[in-house]
Amino acid sequence: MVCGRISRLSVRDVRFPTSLGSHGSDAMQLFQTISLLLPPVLHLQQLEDVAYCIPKKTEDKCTLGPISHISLQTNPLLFYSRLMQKMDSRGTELPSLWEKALKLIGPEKGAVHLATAAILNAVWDLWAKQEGKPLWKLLVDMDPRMLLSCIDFRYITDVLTEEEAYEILQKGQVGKKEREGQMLTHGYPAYTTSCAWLGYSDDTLKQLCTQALKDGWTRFKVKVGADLQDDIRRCRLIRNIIGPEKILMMDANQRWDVPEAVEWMSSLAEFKPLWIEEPTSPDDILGHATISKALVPLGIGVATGEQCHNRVIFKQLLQAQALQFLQIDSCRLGSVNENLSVLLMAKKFEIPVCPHAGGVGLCELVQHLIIFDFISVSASLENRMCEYVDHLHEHFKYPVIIKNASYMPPQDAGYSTEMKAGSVKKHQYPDGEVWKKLLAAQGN
Ligand SMILES: C[C@H](O)[C@@H](O)[C@@H](O)[C@H](O)C(=O)O
Ligand SMILES: [Mg+2]
Repeated sequence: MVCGRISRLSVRDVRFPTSLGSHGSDAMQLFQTISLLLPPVLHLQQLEDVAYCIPKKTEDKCTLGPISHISLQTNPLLFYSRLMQKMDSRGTELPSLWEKALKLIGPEKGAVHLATAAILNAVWDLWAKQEGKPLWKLLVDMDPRMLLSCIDFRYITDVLTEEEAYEILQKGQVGKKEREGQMLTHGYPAYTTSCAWLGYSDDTLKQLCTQALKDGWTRFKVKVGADLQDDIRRCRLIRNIIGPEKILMMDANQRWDVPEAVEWMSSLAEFKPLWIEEPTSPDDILGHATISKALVPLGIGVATGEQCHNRVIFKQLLQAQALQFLQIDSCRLGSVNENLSVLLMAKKFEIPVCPHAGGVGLCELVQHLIIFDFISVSASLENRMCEYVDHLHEHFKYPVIIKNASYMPPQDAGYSTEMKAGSVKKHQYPDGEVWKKLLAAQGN
């Protein structure tokens, strides 16, 4: 039982100079420092009942707004809705988490949605910690009705009603124990993006792919989209190293217009990619559908999702048959709550979920969601795999465990969000030790 009142939350801006090694580089961000809005630290005061304060954003940090006694267990959706500045079920406007004006930066997208997701991720971490379970296990053990009470079905009932979601979860109860055992023994299959960031030299790419094969990796993702001749050379290099049987995906990070995407992928089809990721703008649902249809004869699927604002975009991508692989992101969507609705919609359309994890801490969080998905929702591993990037895990208290190119289910209680205090201190921007040195060297 989660007991206590969130008396305060503190936010930290932590950044890692990944651009120094071109880690995370892609066709849209050649030099990229990976930063993150860490899930805020929630400070609890013990109380007999659950009470959560709706923090009010002031100039530079969240301080407490009016205390609203919402029990997360008995009314998780109300808690979610209050954070999401929604009406309640009776249509009365709820006091918003954020200043009214901020409501215009949305709804359910952009900075406010990301910040709200961060707060909710922290609350789910707290909930799982207080139950003494890793988040995936908290969700797996949760009664279907309770899971549904965490989901906002607004705007998606034309494709997924609450009753349909309940039926999916009920079906997912069958064989759950065996699937949980399978995860604990074999883990969840992963693919690596860490061998072929766009800024890596051919030598680096060769060395990393060769080592990854030795480490048991069989699925690889390569960055494309900046220069076609470069792409042809690098994709040929990788294909020659990994051989024709291993799985290769490509990621263009929204670089192309629709006709350009089809043309470009026709030139890369000889390397037999399983999917092209983010071939165009993540907002262009019909554009993805056009690309997807055009690539069918080439046997190339479309994957997208890492920058899709919310469940409504995913709904339309599914309705328009605009993707063959759906990539949820643990920090972009409205936390576990909104990811649950997307997992259930993907199951309804029988589209495999292959989560995005190409950012600091994203592997740590999303592994929980996809393990829950296999055990309780999709019950399938066919065409499914979770992204893995081999960067920055040393900064986390509960880093991912990869064995035989698979995510082993976390055993520590919580959502694996906690970063080591020393790492936060050193990488806090701009006054952490790492940034003081770098900024001084740049003459700032
Ligand atoms: C900016 C980031 O590193 C992206 O390149 C990364 O998330 C990438 O799209 C991925 O799929 O991992
Ligand atoms: Mg990507």
